[in-house]
Amino acid sequence: MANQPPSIEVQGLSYKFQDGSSGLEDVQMILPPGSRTLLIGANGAGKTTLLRLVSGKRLAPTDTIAVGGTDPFKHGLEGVTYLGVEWVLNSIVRTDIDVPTLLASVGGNVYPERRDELVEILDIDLRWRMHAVSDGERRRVQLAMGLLRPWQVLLLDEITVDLDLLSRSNFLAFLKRETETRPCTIVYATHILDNLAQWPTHLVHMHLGKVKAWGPVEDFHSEVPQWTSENSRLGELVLKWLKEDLQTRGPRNGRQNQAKTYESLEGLGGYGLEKPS
Ligand SMILES: Nc1ncnc2c1ncn2[C@@H]1O[C@H](COP(=O)(O)OP(=O)(O)OP(=O)(O)O)[C@@H](O)[C@H]1O
Repeated sequence: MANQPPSIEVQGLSYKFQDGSSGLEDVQMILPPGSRTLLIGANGAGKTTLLRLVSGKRLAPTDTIAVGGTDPFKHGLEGVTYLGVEWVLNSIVRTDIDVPTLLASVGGNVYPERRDELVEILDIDLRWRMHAVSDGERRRVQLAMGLLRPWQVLLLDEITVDLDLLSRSNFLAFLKRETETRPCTIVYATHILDNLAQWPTHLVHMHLGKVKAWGPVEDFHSEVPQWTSENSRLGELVLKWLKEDLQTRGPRNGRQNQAKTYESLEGLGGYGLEKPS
């Protein structure tokens, strides 16, 4: 998939976790080459599960996922970058190490132009030592490391939460430029919609392990007939989806469930905790 932006095609994908519980159910979506997709859904909707399967980190049933026409699990991860929780928790970025060494360790000297561009965009101070930076500063270095090699598919599982508004805006603009200037495709799972109105080309709405809707952004415009700005239209659309999802699902811990849970704790002899009144 060298000179073509890859498409991401998922057809009839169901997935069960090791404990037998259902992770995904009959997921279907087709994201065209060069698209920038926002993956939307409440906590627990299945976004991370889906991204990990698409990245090839987990084995999906045969013939359910094709990235650039090939199965990402069978044919290796070349060109597919997944930045998620594991990436964020990597402990090396908390040690007493300097930024140039870290960037060199992921190919900074092979791609000096990309390295310098990312350092500028993410406003990274090359004198930082990683044990003595803030969470947001650390995140910026991590993003530069993760994005340095010119990926063809980027699967981004909300790791921009601690970026300040300007850094996040620069970062999103950089990603947009990437899809416009070289063959690559992005899927971004996020709950933060600030300044994202002009960013996505496609939306995917997940609920309880299923894809409820997917398609080009314009297809969803009619769902929010009144809005005050493009930003609020996206926000209102997502708020509408999440409210509908909550109504369908019901609260996770309705009063009945709470009573059952506390009863079962009492049966275990308790943990020395006060029972809530
Ligand atoms: N290893 C596992 N075994 C069993 N269930 C799991 C496992 N990992 C996740 N789940 C469950 O699968 C569901 C989907 O989880 P997932 O992490 O994909 O959600 P998400 O949409 O990414 O949520 P968030 O927005 O909170 O990151 C959740 O209900 C979660 O509890």
